[in-house]
Amino acid sequence: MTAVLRAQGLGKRYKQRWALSDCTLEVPAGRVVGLVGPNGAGKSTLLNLAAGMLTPSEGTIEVCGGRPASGAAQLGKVGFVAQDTPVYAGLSIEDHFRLGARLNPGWDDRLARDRIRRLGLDPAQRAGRLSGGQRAQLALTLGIAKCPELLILDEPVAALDPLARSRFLDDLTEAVAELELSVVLSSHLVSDLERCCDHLIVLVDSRVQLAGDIEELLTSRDHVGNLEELVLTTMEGSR
Ligand SMILES: Nc1ncnc2c1ncn2[C@@H]1O[C@H](COP(=O)(O)OP(=O)(O)OP(=O)(O)O)[C@@H](O)[C@H]1O
Repeated sequence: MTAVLRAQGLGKRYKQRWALSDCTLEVPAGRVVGLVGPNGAGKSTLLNLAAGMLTPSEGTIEVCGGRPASGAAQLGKVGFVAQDTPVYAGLSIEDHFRLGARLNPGWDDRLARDRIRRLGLDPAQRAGRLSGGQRAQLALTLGIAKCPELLILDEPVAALDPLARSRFLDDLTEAVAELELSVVLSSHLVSDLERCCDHLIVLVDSRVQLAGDIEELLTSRDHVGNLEELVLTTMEGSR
């Protein structure tokens, strides 16, 4: 199995508190992985470790065969859209695309422009003047147009309206099929995960409680009817 993410005894501590502990995971390539768990469970911590924005306090993590953010080639393999969807307020959408093309060898300019056109956004608009949801759409567009091997999305649809959310999930499914992309995304919306994910990780109290292919997880627990029930019983059972 080719793993797109491999963690061994991974942990992150802030002073006395462990935000993530003893995390051992292997995520197969080519999947859309849903990461779910209560507030403060450690989801953003795990995603930031995978993106190389944080360094482990213990254990190891390998992403697309290398240490996160360990060099230009490694950075090119991973797209990361953080929870606060960071963009440059003073730059226009167009400026962001120029920057994206300059910084990313695999940049797909047409994909980026088509997506922004479909969303009805003006490329001359400054990012600082976009609404929260529009800013999230710009950040997501930058992540997808980079054409990474692995796209990491921290609550990507939280700021989007229901229609935009639905279209984004369709775009993601399409991009996964066309670009042979692997995706790890966190969300509190289990129905969204059910729609686009084929692999699941449940984190509770800084620990991985469940991980695996959704179909297999559901068949191995024949008293559990659907993903929502599986997530809720796992979260309740871990408390
Ligand atoms: N910079 C930091 N300094 C100290 N503690 C932190 C820091 N970032 C996160 N934590 C703590 O680590 C734990 C895990 O936080 P994390 O943001 O990873 O959770 P989460 O599962 O993403 O939560 P949410 O669903 O609310 O976004 C929390 O208890 C949080 O308070």
